[in-house]
Amino acid sequence: MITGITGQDGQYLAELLNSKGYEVFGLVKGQNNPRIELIQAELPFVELVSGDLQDLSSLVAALEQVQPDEVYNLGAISFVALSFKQAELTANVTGLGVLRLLEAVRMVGGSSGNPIRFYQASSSEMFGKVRESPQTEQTPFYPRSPYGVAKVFGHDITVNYRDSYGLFACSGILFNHESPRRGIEFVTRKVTNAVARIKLGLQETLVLGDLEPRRDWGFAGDYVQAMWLMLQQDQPSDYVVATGHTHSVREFVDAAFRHVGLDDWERFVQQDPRFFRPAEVDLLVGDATKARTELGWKPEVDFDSLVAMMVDHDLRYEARKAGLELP
Ligand SMILES: C[C@H]1O[C@H](OP(=O)(O)OP(=O)(O)OC[C@H]2O[C@@H](n3cnc4c(=O)[nH]c(N)nc43)[C@H](O)[C@@H]2O)[C@@H](O)[C@@H](O)C1=O
Repeated sequence: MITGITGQDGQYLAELLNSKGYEVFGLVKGQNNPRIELIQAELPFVELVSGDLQDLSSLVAALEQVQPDEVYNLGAISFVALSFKQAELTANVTGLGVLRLLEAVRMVGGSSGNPIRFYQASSSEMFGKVRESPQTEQTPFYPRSPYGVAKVFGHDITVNYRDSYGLFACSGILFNHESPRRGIEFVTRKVTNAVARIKLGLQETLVLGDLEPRRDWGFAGDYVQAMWLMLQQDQPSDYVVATGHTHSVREFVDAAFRHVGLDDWERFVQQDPRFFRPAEVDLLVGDATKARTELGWKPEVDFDSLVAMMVDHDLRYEARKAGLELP
């Protein structure tokens, strides 16, 4: 069972699990989520409407109905900028939602020889104001947003349920992971979509916030492999999942514009304080040695290929929408 099925990670994970012969159940928010129809058209998963992690009894009912072997909790208010404006909701869904789902897993339990395995989507945002680089599973947390604080709670309560009740619960500390399916509010997709539209003559400017923060950007399709691998091990544990390379927002913008031959990109980009955050995470770069050695996981898509994949997708997507020929 997957929560957060409509996000990019939920879609890639459902595809991966389907390819491995699982029957996938998606726990989704709201009855009329338009993205569900889109996904259902492509994926043989069964929708299971059960709120948005705010109600324990409906989570228990969902687990009792499905009797899953594995539960992947990808559900969250995941946009960091929004979490400053919706701090209480973020704490409730992104933080307490993990506790409710763990509690439901503990109560339902699974069959005796086959207890439910649980994956928690932890985040590099937990490292926040970093005091060491690269960040590992041992690096202390110093979250810089309500989202990061809620994720620290989700991470710690997952470890606590593993220690207290012997649950097979794993936490994947995933660094930023992107794809053509990324929501348009996140900086990578906002940039690649704008680059495509500017190249096609559909848009003139791209308005951004701070161009200096550095992120370790990987491909979401690679990262869901690590999630699945964690739940196939003999023992549950926590893993950093990252590429080990860091780039600034400025470098991402530069690579995206250059990919379409617009080397003088500064003339298209403006900055607006609206897109700056009350507190920023300046530098993230992960050390995924543990995932590489214990899970045999490694990223396949590098930074330049990721930028190219996303820009090329958005060029095709925007050209098709506008009825234009590709340049
Ligand atoms: C691992 C982690 O990864 C993601 O969190 P994020 O790193 O905040 O992602 P983002 O794409 O919103 O921002 C990246 C950087 O880009 C800067 N930036 C500049 N100008 C704009 C701008 O115009 N929009 C946005 N969104 N960011 C901007 C912004 O200030 C920040 O420094 C989520 O998946 C989260 O769920 C998660 O777990």
